Amino acid sequence: MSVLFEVRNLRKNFGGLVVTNDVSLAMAPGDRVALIGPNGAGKTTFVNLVTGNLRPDSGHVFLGGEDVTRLKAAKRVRRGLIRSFQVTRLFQDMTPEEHVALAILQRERQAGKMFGHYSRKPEVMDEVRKILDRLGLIELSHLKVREIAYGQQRLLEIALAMALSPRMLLLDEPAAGVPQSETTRIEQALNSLPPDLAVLMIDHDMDLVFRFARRVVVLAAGTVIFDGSPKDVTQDQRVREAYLGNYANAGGTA
Ligand SMILES: Nc1ncnc2c1ncn2[C@@H]1O[C@H](COP(=O)(O)OP(=O)(O)OP(=O)(O)O)[C@@H](O)[C@H]1O
Repeated sequence: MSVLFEVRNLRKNFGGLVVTNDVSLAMAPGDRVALIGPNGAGKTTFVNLVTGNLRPDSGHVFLGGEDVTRLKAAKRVRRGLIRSFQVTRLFQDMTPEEHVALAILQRERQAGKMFGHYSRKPEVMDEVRKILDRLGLIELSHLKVREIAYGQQRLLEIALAMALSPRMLLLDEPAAGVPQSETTRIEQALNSLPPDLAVLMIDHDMDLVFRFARRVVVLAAGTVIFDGSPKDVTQDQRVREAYLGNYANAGGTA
């Protein structure tokens, strides 16, 4: 496979606790991978190490063949290593259109001087519309964030990540907290992401994971205990013991 993103022998300790234990993982453009594991397995720590929000004790992170381990988070973003925003970072009184325009201008390093005038830049407006349309938010372009449903706010998080031109996208529980009636929209949005984008999704909802992912990586106590197909993961003895036993036996959300 042509490797786009790779972590090699990543390690992180907090005091005496090994939270990331020699983790290695490679992804190609277009990969759809789910990272799952019990609470406290080290999934969020792993994402923080990848994005540059935490420094590993040892090991390496590569994007497009470049070793980005020592780069700050903002520089990794410039290279296309993007994690989805959090709803808590949205501005309640700004519209989806303004949010996406601001993200595009940030990417283009014009946020400071251009923001008040973005609507006069046709190329920015075209891109804003395309992104909002892809995520099913176009009808809501001019509403304020506080006026739109929570599920739509989570879609806006993905829209903002898309505005930063990701090559590798990390999604942290994209459907968490979203009512059942709105999760279909999130799934449609995930399915409409560009085919060459590599996506790593963390989620606890196994139904969503199995519909989205073509490959599943299981983390337990900081160690990768499985890396393979969704079909095989439910049959794997170590995974059943560490995490999925209930799901495999009963069928349902772990
Ligand atoms: N800054 C920190 N200092 C000390 N210990 C930490 C720190 N961050 C996380 N931990 C510990 O590291 C372990 C892994 O935490 P992490 O949040 O990465 O797990 P997780 O798999 O994302 O869990 P969850 O599914 O509950 O979000 C936990 O035992 C946690 O208490």
